[in-house]
Amino acid sequence: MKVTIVGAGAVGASCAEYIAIKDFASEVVIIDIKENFAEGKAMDLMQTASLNGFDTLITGSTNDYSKTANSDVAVITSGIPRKPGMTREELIGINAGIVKSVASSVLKHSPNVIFIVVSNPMDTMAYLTHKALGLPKNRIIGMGGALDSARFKYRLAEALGCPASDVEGMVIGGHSDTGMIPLTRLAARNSVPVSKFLSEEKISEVAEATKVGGATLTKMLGTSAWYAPGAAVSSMVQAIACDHKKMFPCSALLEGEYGLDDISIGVPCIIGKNGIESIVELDLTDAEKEKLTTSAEAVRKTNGLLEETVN
Ligand SMILES: NC(=O)c1ccc[n+]([C@@H]2O[C@H](COP(=O)([O-])OP(=O)(O)OC[C@H]3O[C@@H](n4cnc5c(N)ncnc54)[C@H](O)[C@@H]3O)[C@@H](O)[C@H]2O)c1
Ligand SMILES: O=C(O)C[C@H](O)C(=O)O
Repeated sequence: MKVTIVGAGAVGASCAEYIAIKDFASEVVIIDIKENFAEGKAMDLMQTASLNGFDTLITGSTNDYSKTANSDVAVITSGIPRKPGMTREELIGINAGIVKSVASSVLKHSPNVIFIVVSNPMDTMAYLTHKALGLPKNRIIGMGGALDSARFKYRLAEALGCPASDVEGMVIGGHSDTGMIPLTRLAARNSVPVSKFLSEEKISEVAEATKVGGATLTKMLGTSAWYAPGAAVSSMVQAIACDHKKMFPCSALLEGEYGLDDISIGVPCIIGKNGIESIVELDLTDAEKEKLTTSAEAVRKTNGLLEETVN
């Protein structure tokens, strides 16, 4: 399995590191527009190989897409991250052009590639990639829900006073401060609903902290997070590489599922060697459906800005 990572910044490098440590890919190529940056990150990571015990070959390239040829998976992290006080949606003006151009450069050299789109505003960037490339919908996956669900489990574990491995929880909807929908009704500790252990008030505090998880870290770090994003992407790449058929909430192009059409938004997907192998349609309550409709309206509003930001 050959993986391209576009963008050698915080998320791209973290993603490369986790993929290498998990040791399931033969080759990772990191590519960046900044002279020698990807080469430097790749060399630094390769110098951890004997320490961390992996055999994955990591190389870097400054904008030479021929080096990415015949990649099975490409992760797009290029673009700018937000600063404290900003929303992800405010990044569209710069990131849309970058995502569109790097995605077509990757595809030229890797006609069978599966894309994982990370750059923000992620749901809109995934939608743009669909519109720009016209690939089958299984081959373009937006990463947001895997990260948001990990943050939900972190917050649940904190409230329950237990390890995160004891907790199940999923976040669907748009990857935005207001659009995320932590499915509190389905959250559980070892299959026991969390409402058995936590008050309604505590559960809604957990949900609110989850939704602003990215903004909270951005405020603390001065830029957005990278460890959990990198880990989330690497798990999705691994599910494709190993044909795990694992369920992750992903931003998928919907064609009628959940009553939505022509939009990429977070819903549970089965991820395997073909990318999105199927979309799982949950029986949502009326209140959850209403939240998903509102979240989709906000994503559509951002999608509507694409015409004026990218040609
Ligand atoms: N979807 C998610 O869950 C999630 C999580 C974290 C970050 N993000 C997003 O990922 C993006 C990257 O975040 P980061 O913290 O790694 O930022 P960063 O600034 O550390 O890295 C971005 C890299 O992209 C490179 N780049 C810019 N234009 C390029 C181009 N045309 N071709 C190749 N490389 C180019 C830059 O040189 C830089 O090295 C941001 O948009 C951020 O909002 C999304
Ligand atoms: O918060 C951000 O802007 C980055 C990313 O989307 C995240 O959730 O960490």
